[in-house]
Amino acid sequence: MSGDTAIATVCLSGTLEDKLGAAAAAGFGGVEIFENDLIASRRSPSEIRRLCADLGLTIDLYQPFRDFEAVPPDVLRANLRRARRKFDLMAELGADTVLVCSSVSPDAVDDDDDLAAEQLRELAELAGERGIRVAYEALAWGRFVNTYEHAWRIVRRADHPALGVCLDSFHILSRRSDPRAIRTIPGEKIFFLQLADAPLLDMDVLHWSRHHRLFPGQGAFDLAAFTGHVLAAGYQGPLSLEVFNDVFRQADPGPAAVDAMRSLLALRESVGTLDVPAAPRLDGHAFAELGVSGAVLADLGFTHIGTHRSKPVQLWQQGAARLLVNSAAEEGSISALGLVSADPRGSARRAEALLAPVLPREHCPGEADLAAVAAPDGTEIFFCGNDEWLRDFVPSGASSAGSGITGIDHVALTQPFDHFDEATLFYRSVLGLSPEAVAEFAAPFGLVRSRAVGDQDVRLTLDSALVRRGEWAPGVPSPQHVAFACEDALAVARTLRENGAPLLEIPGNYYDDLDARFDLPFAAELRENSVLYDRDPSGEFLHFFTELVGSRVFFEVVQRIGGYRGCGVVNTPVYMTAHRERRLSLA
Ligand SMILES: O=C(O)c1ccc(O)c(O)c1
Ligand SMILES: [Mg+2]
Repeated sequence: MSGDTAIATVCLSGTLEDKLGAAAAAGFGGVEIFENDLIASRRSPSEIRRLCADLGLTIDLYQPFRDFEAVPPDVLRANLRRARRKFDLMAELGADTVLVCSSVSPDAVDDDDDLAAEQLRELAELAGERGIRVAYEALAWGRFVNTYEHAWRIVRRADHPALGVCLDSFHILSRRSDPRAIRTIPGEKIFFLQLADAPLLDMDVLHWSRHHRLFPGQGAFDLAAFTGHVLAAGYQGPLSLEVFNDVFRQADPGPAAVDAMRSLLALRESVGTLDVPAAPRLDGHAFAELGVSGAVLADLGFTHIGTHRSKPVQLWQQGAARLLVNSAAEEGSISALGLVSADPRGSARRAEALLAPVLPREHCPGEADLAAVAAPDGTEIFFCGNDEWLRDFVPSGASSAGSGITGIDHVALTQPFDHFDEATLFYRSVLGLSPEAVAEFAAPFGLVRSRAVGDQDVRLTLDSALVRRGEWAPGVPSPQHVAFACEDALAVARTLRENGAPLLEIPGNYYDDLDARFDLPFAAELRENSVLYDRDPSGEFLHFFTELVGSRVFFEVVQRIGGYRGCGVVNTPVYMTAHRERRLSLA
């Protein structure tokens, strides 16, 4: 049934028991047992079979069986002997489908479809006698067979009821094969479907496959269209994840399996085989909650307009930008985000359906009952309707002119490097935000990967070191920031400097380079005010930064001109270096 879900044990970290336990706990119905996981296990195949049954898991596939077809007679004999042994094992395991991947062996004699078909037919005959099905998969780097069309031609030529194809989205989409022709394969000849996403990388396909696969929705492939073709062909088997990924291989298998399941739920929603409450429209940032001193916010032109009735929380506001200062929160960090939802309950229902942890409600009688969920890095996401939550704050009566900040433009949430892809999928699927392309750049303390998710009303940037940061680097964990919107960055920068706000100074070399690249009429003012600049076909961008105002947090002020869509990522190494130098000068 296409409602069934499965996951290959290779996706997860740990022993076979760890993997199976995590898959079952996340709600998977079946598994693909990877041979290496079985070989290394102390449990016999029949014990593994019992364990799976106890966990409510079916064993949907045993794999891989390599380098079988198109070989000389003596090699064929050895291969058939090897197959018999594995079929015995499968009988003990209770697995009825084996994956045979196309040969990469020098033993394969030549590109001879007739020979490959004849030998696979012999294998299928042996398998069929034991009630086993052979699913033939074209590896993208297979010696002679490396496209699904070719694998299907051979399977059709072999014409045996126990022989079909295994379609693996990675092998098909990495080679840019046209997946539409999948619709011409009879559904009952598609014996198995493996799903993996991936970032678009220009690299050797084997290395790409073995290290960089992702769960659907985390990469750049159109898995919804792909899966749609397979279902349209009449495929009846499970949707099974097969993701080789260096990070997932060492992640805690519990959360990794939940992340995997979330990817499948979102995929099933997008192909119309699962109903999930739709993502209500998000209309903007209601607030960001963080631990900073009120004095810094006053310097930035914010006013302390209210104090929470029952919690140690102050509300500071300027324009539509609202910050909650929580004296109980960890100093410096951004602990929560409030997003304006057209239907907060609906947002929460969707989040729950997509396995986001719902946070316990903590509110006193008469206070707003905001639904909230936890993002993968622990940031609390609150869904706010209208401004009813503001009534929980006793007004201070204070007001001030402000400095020209008009709202929150985006929030930059630094991710632990092993949560980056999970975070992308979370914000994409749970909140319905659109991910932009991944940018990577060399920052002073190592490579940084950055990805914006959102639209013009709600924008987040996810930044992450590519590998674990050394302890010597400042800001471990890396600082996060809130970026405010304004209409005239130069004017706001001038006002803030006059207020004595701790603005970050940008070195002259940056402006010399800017002068070389662009001939800007306001170049001198940028330099004078330490305002950075970017331009691309979507528009222009002016932005400046404060120094670190807590151990983990700083602010940015941005001005977008003409629909600029990005977040000035090109300038990130410059301000990161400036933050580093400022810290050294203070140390
Ligand atoms: O990388 C591999 O060898 C390999 C093995 C089995 C698969 O199903 C696959 O997609 C890749
Ligand atoms: Mg595969």
